[in-house]
Amino acid sequence: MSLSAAANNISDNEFQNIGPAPRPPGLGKSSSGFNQTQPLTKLASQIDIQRSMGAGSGSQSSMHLKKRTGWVSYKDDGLLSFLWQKRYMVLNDSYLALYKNDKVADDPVLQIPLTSIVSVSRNQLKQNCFEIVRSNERLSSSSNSSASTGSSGSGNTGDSGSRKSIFISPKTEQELHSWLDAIFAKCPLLSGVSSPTNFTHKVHVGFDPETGSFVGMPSNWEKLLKHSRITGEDWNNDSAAVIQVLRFYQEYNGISGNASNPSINNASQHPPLNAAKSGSSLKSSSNNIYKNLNASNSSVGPTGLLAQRHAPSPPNTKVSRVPEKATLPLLKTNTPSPQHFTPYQQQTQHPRHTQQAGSGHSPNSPYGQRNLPHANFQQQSHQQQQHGQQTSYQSTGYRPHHNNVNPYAKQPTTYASKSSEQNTRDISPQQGTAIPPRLHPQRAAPQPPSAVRTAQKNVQTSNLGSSSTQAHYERSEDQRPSPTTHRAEQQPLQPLRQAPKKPLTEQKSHAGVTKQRKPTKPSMSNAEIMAKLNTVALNLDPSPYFNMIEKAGQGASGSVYLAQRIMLPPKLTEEELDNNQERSQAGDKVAIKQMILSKQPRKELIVNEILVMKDSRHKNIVNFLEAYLKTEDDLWVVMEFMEGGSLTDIIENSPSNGSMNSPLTEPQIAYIVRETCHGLRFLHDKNIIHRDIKSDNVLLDTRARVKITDFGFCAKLTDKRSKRATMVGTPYWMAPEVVKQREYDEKVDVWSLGIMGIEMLEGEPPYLNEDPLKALYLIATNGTPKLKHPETLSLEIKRFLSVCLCVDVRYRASTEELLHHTFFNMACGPEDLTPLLSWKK
Ligand SMILES: Nc1ncnc2c1ncn2[C@@H]1O[C@H](COP(=O)(O)OP(=O)(O)OP(=O)(O)O)[C@@H](O)[C@H]1O
Repeated sequence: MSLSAAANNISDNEFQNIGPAPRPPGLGKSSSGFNQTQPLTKLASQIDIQRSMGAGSGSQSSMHLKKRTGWVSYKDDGLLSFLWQKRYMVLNDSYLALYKNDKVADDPVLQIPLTSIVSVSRNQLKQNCFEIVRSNERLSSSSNSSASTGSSGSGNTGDSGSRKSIFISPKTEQELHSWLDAIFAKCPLLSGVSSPTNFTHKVHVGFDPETGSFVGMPSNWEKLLKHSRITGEDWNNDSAAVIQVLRFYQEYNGISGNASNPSINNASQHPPLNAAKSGSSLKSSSNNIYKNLNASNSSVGPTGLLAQRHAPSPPNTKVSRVPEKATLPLLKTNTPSPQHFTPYQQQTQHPRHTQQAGSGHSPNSPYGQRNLPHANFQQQSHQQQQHGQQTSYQSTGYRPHHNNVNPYAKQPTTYASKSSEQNTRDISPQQGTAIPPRLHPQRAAPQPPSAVRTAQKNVQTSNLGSSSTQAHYERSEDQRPSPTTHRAEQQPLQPLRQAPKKPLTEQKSHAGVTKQRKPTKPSMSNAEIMAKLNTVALNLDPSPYFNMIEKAGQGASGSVYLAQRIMLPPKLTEEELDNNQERSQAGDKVAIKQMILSKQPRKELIVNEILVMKDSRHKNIVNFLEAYLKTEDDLWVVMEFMEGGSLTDIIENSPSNGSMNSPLTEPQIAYIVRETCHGLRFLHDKNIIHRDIKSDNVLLDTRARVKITDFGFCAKLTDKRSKRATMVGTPYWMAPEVVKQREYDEKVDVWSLGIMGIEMLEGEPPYLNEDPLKALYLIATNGTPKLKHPETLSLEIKRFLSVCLCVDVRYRASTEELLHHTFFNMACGPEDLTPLLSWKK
C-alpha cells in the first residue's frame, strides 16, 4: 500500500493533527539522562582539542620575558568568591602579584610566590579563564585583602586544606595564552614542562542554571546560544540536536572560522557584528540576516537572553559558580593555540554516538508495529506539549550522526568530510557548479492570519531546566564553530525568510574571522562562466526589442521588469525561433531580470538557473525565453511574465488574511499544491532537486497558472550521487534531514511543499517567528510540525500534509504518490483563484 493510500485509511478520530512525525526507526532509549549530583569529573563533557604547536615555542619566548603586566578579572575561592574583580596583574621572576591599579608601587592585594604554584589550567568559569592552584606547603603569599586570601574558601581540588585556587580571566584569548605561556615558563614547579603538543583538553559543556548560560562551549557557540531562544530546557531535552543546529547554522551562514581556536575566533575580539556591519554591502541591506544580528548584538548585552531570565544569586550567598555539567560531548579539533594544560592526555578516541546502531533496532522493522507515520500523533504531540519536548529524543534515543532514519543514506563519515567537502563539490546539473549556502536579504514575514497569534508568539517564555543533559559529539577542523551572529531581542519577527546567497568567503571576511576555513573554491572560473553564458545568451543589446513597462520585483541578484516585446530578436537558431514563437511573440508581455554580473557573488548560480530553466519546459515551470549579454557585465534574462506575482504576495494579500480564516481555502490550496507538485514531479523525473521550494518561488499568472521559479540551487542526482548533503534552502522550509546534515534526495522538496501548504493555511511557515537557530532546533527535534488549528481542517488536507511532512524519508510521499492523493480531489478550478489574483489590479 502506498503511503498516501495508507494515510487515507486513517479515521478522523485518530487524526486531528499532522504531527508529530513517527519516531526514527531503530533508535533505543537515550542514555543521556543527566544527574546533577554527579561529580564534575564524571559529568565532564569532553571537548578534545587537539592542538599542535611548535614544541616550547611559547615558553621559549616567554622565558626571555622579564616582567609581564596587564589588567585581568580575578576571583578567588574565598568569602567574596562570587565577585570578579578587576586587577592589575604583574608577573616577575619571583611573584605573581595582583594590584588594585596599575600603580604597582602600592601594596599588592595578592602576591603569590611562583614557587608555590603547583598547577595552572584553563577553566570554564568565565571566558578566557584559567585557574592557578597553589600549594599550602609552599604557600607564603602575602595578602592585604580578605578577598585575596581566600581564607574561608576551599580549594577546588578537593584537597582544600593544602591547596588554594584563584581564577584569572584576561580580556582576550590571546592575552590568556600569553599569560599562560609566561607563567609556565617562570614557575619552577611547572618548569620543564614546555608548551604541550598534541594534548587533549577536556572541558565541560553544559547549561548552568545559576547563570542561565551555556558553559564550556567555544565562546562563539555560547554567544549564539545566548541570543537564540534555545533554552536550557531545550539543551536538556536534546543537547545533541542543539549542537547539530549550531554546526548547521554556522556552516549555513558560511561563517565557519575556527571555533576551536578561540584566540583566532574570539568573539570578543571579532564580534559577529563585524559581519553585521559589513552586511551592508549586501544588496538588500535592510533585511539581511547580518543586519538583524548586528542589531541584536548591540541591543542585547553580554549577559544575553538566557542570563537575563535568571535572577542573580544574592551576593552573600555562597553559590557554587561551577555549573552543573553534562557528561560531555567529545569535540575533537585542532587548535594552534594553547587551551590548556592538565597536561598531556593523549588524544583519545571517543565514540561519536551515545549509542551504536545495534541498540536493539532492526532496520527491517523500523517502526515496529507503527508503520503508519501518524498512528501515534496525537498522543505524542500531546506529550510534547505537556513536557516541552521531553519525549522527543530522550524516548527515541536519538543519536547524532546516525543514519537509521534514512535507509538510503550512507553512514556519514564525519561532518567535515560531508558538509564542507560536499559544499564545495555540489554541482549544478550541467555545470559542475559549486553551490554555496544562500544568503539572501531577508524579507519581513507575511502578516499572519491573526495578529493575536503573532503577539502571542512574541511572548517567549523560558522554562529553563535546572540541569544539563549530555551529548556526545565530535568535531573536526571544518566543523568549528565560529563567531557568528546575534539577534535582536526586539526583532523576533524578522526571521530569515530567504535563503542566503552570500558566498562563504565573503561572509567570512565580514565575520571578522581572521583564519578562515578553506574557502569554497568556485567550480568555474570567470572565463568559464562567461563561456557558458555565451552559449545560452545572445551577445546583443536587447533594448530595441522591448518596451520596458515597470519594475515587477526585486531579487537578490537583480531587478525584474515587466516589458512588452516589440519584436523577436535576430540571431535565434531555428529551434529557438520555433520555441520562441510558440511561447512569446511581438506584443507579448515578458519578465526581464537584469543582473550586473560583476555584482554577483556566485555567477555560476545564475548560469545554473538559466540552464535548468532552459532545459525544463513544463506548464508548471516558469519558461525561459532568451537571455542577452548586453555587455560583458550586463545580463538580461527574459522569461514569461507571471502577472499574479508570487504565492507569498498572494497569501499576504488574500482577502481573508488577518481574519481567523486561512488566507486560502482548502480547494485553492489543493489546486496550487497540485500544480506545484506537477512541476516538481517533472523536475524529479529528471533527477533534479529544486531545494528551495517555498511560496516565494511559486508564481501565478492571471489565468491561475502556477509555476515554479528560482532554479539557482537545483541539484542533479546522478547514479553516482543519488544523495546530496549540501546545506541549501531556506531554514523554515528545510526538511529535518537537511538541517541534520544527513544525505538527502528529492524528497526534501516534498517536505518543503508541505511547509508551503502550511503557509497557505496559516499565513506563514512554522517557527517563522522564532530565531533562525531556534527554528532549526525545532525542525530537527519536533519532527512534523503541528498545525495551529487542526480542528478546522479537513481530514484530507491533514492526511496530505502528514505524508509530505513525514520525518522518515522512507515514509514521506514522492511527488508521484502525492499526485494520486485524494486531497487533490477537492481542488477548485482556476476561476476560483480569481479573488486571490485581484490584489494586483
Ligand atoms: N517571471 C516573472 N514574472 C513576474 N514577476 C516575476 C517573475 N520573476 C520574478 N518576478 C518578481 O520579481 C521578484 C524577484 O524575483 P527573483 O527571481 O529575482 O527573486 P529572488 O529569488 O528573490 O532573487 P534571486 O533569484 O535573484 O535570488 C519576485 O518576487 C517576483 O515578484
